[in-house]
Amino acid sequence: MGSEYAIEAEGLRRVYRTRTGWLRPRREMVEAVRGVDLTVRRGELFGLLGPNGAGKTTTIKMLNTLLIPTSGTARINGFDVVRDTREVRRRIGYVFGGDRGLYDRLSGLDNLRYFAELYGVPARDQKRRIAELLELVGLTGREREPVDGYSRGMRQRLHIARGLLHRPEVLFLDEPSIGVDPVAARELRQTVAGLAASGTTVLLTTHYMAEADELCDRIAVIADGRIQALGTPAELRHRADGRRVVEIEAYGVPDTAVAALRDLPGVRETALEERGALQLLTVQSDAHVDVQGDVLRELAGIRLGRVNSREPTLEDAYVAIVNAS
Ligand SMILES: Nc1ncnc2c1ncn2[C@@H]1O[C@H](COP(=O)(O)OP(=O)(O)OP(=O)(O)O)[C@@H](O)[C@H]1O
Repeated sequence: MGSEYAIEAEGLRRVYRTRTGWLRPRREMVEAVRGVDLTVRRGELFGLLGPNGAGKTTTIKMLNTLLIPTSGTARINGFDVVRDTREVRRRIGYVFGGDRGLYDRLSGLDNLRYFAELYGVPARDQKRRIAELLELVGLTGREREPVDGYSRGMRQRLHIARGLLHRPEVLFLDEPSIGVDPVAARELRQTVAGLAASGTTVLLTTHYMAEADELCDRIAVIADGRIQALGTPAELRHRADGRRVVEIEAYGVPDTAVAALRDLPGVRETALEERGALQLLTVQSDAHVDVQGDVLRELAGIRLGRVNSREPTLEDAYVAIVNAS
């Protein structure tokens, strides 16, 4: 069955039914995904971004047949994820971030041999396929070492190789760079870009905006179970046109102060990010209003570090989209 799209979703919804409380258990419904429409072209590198609990993992799990949608439909290369589960599974790979799913005491090579067997890669193809993949993910020469000596970045690249053993046409990559150091993350990005260049469709979820900006052809921002914005990184960045950003390093900013900043004239968004003891306060304003003086007055008495005024980035556009949802 042919389709020009690798992934198509229409009105995709998922409701979880949970029990809460112990003494008097109550049934609760959580509508995790509330009607997602999406098309991803073949060979496209598509990013799914959103805050915690937005519904990204639930969406991916419906697309890769691990969860049945409550309503709506989805197709992978034309095959329906509910009716044609087997056809879909043959065509997809799933790689999730973190450390699970590898055998630590085995070498990288033996892990791949094991999974090749499990995924039914014909014996005569295994050797060549594994060598190709080790090359693709940059592990050639390290494949005989036990995985428990691998760095996180190496493990993650081995995960990707594992997910590609059966030559999937569509690869789901859920938070691949979580916990990976910046240098290894850069190598990982190169691997992912190489995959897409070789024709594999990639659906990537990430919390790292710079990663999405660099890699993705298009991005969907999902929040509260719905797609809030969809476009190329450049198109999304335009959402922050006409704005200016003041960035302030601070220690111990109370929520009340952040709320007060939001009410200042000209201020459009505020965001507070914890970086250990340090906090990074970001204030977006209309570009023609200089809010820095007012902001600093509002923060009087709070210990501050560097203050910096700059042009908005994709991350700022993302904050604006998520705050508006
Ligand atoms: N098995 C489950 N049972 C009940 N509720 C769930 C279940 N899985 C997820 N949820 C809820 O559904 C919503 C969406 O969760 P989901 O994991 O899809 O979000 P996410 O965007 O992947 O978040 P994160 O970035 O934190 O992984 C959240 O409110 C979450 O608490």
